[in-house]
Amino acid sequence: MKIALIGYGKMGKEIEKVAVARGHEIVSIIDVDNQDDFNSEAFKSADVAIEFTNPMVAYDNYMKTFAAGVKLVSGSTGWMDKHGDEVKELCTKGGKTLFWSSNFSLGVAIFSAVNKYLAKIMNNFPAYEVSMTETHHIHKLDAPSGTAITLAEGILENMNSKSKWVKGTLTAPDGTVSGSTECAENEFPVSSIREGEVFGIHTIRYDSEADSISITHDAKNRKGFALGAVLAAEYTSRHEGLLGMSDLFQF
Ligand SMILES: NC(=O)C1=CN([C@@H]2O[C@H](COP(=O)(O)OP(=O)(O)OC[C@H]3O[C@@H](n4cnc5c(N)ncnc54)[C@H](OP(=O)(O)O)[C@@H]3O)[C@@H](O)[C@H]2O)C=CC1
Ligand SMILES: O=C(O)C1=N[C@H](C(=O)O)C[C@H](O)C1
Repeated sequence: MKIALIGYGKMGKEIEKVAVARGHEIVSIIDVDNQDDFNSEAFKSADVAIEFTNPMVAYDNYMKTFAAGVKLVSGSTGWMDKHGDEVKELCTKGGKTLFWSSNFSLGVAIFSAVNKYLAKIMNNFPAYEVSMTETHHIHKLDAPSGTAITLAEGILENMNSKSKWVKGTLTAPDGTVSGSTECAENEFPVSSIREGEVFGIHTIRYDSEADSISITHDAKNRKGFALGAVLAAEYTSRHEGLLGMSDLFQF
């Protein structure tokens, strides 16, 4: 399969290794300095483009990729608030194809299913209060992480007593803590920690006066994200519309 990469940073480079190892050909690499390549024959020849950039430029890259008639897989986070509805409509009604996930790893897909199941169980045990903490490397531009937002949505879908997640505390790389975990009864806090080169840790905690239950996913490297993105690209080459992890892994 012919793959174009948009964004050649930490994830772009990891995806290139996995894609080549699986026998795919990288036909174009678009970074900040060669934006004209969206119009190149090489880019247009790709079966799928894989985009991992940042919250500010992802939407623009989607529009350029759609205009070039190329199907897209993207893991960029932090753009949904502003452009989510429009992008979804382009794919459900406008004939464009996007496979998006806040987290492409198999481990997080499993963790997400456990999270939903646990939230459902906890409906019967109101003595436990739910909260979430995510920890990532100091270069990360968005907080909370896209994965934390997806997991929080999974809790809201399954827990009757909660109707909203709110930003909790943010611990900056220098250890400074801002914000608060105080919230209304129908809300729960999602806190963020930025430290070192952490690949991504997500913990969901249920606390009572007597004890606490917590579940954690801890990424050991970026290989799981990259493999998931390439598997998604293989799937996307054969499918159309708005695609996501529930198409790739069923639980
Ligand atoms: N869904 C998932 O499984 C995962 C998602 N992510 C998300 O993916 C995104 C990228 O992560 P990561 O690779 O670690 O970040 P990096 O900062 O390492 O890489 C992003 C790259 O995109 C480049 N870039 C910036 N603007 C453009 C543009 N307009 N067009 C093309 N390339 C551009 C950057 O160049 P320069 O440095 O010169 O600005 C950089 O090389 C983030 O949003 C992150 O949250 C990350 C891991 C897993
Ligand atoms: O920026 C990262 O590194 C990551 N971003 C994604 C997110 O925002 O959830 C996925 C993963 O946690 C790594």
